[in-house]
Amino acid sequence: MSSLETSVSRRLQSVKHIIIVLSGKGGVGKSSVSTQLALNLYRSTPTARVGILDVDLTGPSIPRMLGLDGHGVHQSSDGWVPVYADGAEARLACMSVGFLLKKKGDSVVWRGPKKNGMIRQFLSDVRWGDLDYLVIDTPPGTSDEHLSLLEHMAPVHSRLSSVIVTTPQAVALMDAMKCLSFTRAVNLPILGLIENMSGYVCPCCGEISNVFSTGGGEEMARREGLKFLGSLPVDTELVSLLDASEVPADAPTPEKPAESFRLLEEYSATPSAKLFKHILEGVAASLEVQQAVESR
Ligand SMILES: Nc1ncnc2c1ncn2[C@@H]1O[C@H](COP(=O)(O)OP(=O)(O)OP(=O)(O)O)[C@@H](O)[C@H]1O
Ligand code: SF4
Repeated sequence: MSSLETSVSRRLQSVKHIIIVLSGKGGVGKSSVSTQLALNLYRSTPTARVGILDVDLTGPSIPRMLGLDGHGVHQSSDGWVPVYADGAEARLACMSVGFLLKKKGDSVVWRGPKKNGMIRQFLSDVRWGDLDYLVIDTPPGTSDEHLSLLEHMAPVHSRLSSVIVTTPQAVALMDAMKCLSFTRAVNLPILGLIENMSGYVCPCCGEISNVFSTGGGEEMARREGLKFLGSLPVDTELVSLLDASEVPADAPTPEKPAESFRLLEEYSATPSAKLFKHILEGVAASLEVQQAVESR
């Protein structure tokens, strides 16, 4: 084993499941689905420990969605300490390139080798500790970042799986098909497909109307023999939580952790939270099947 593989194995040895979230097209809601998946897994039991790693290097949005914008990474003698979105409870850990940027809105303009180096560092240096789930938010498409990620995680391949996010429109579905062929080419198990922005939740009465086409993701899943995990409509209550960035006055430290809990406190009242319960059941069922196959 190379020294990198040894470090990745050591860092991820106590992580039970690693779920990579993919989308063919940009802007279909991959980061919001990653955030909701992490949040729902975190809430699935009072002791669940969850990590979320944002490797969308050029557009890191997980810190903003978790209300952690403005936080920095704490370097300990044993590697990078993630930022905890639930403060002192320390069960919802987050790491993102967004924590390394000098100020909010700065962009990362890096060539391939530097991006690859960052991914290596995320996988080999972050002190995740024991985790039940690590959710990884990736850039749209299937780029060098995806290949680096999978290559470096080869020692833990048996614990990897993926979720594909698409919107119902034909262009997004075509790109989701490319994503699917990528997962097949690299032998990455797929837990299922989620159709995001499928219909619109009326903020007045809660009724879901199908303003644009819907059902394209479900149809693709059926055709390709994938599990359809469920649909999520355009939800204005969710956006107001995800897009409301709360910048804390002081950067947190392990002794004085993050204290912006708005998403954690208010998410369960959104229409998306109710619909995500069904998606989570599907994810849990697929993980069980995957585990049974692996243990044969
Ligand atoms: N179901 C939804 N209802 C309403 N708004 C949503 C929904 N899903 C995502 N959004 C919003 O759409 C925007 C894009 O979502 P998000 O950043 O999750 O997409 P992405 O696929 O990760 O984008 P990128 O290509 O930049 O990685 C965000 O403002 C997000 O809050
Ligand atoms: S009934 Fe129709 S128009 Fe009236 S609030 Fe609900 S969705 Fe909007």
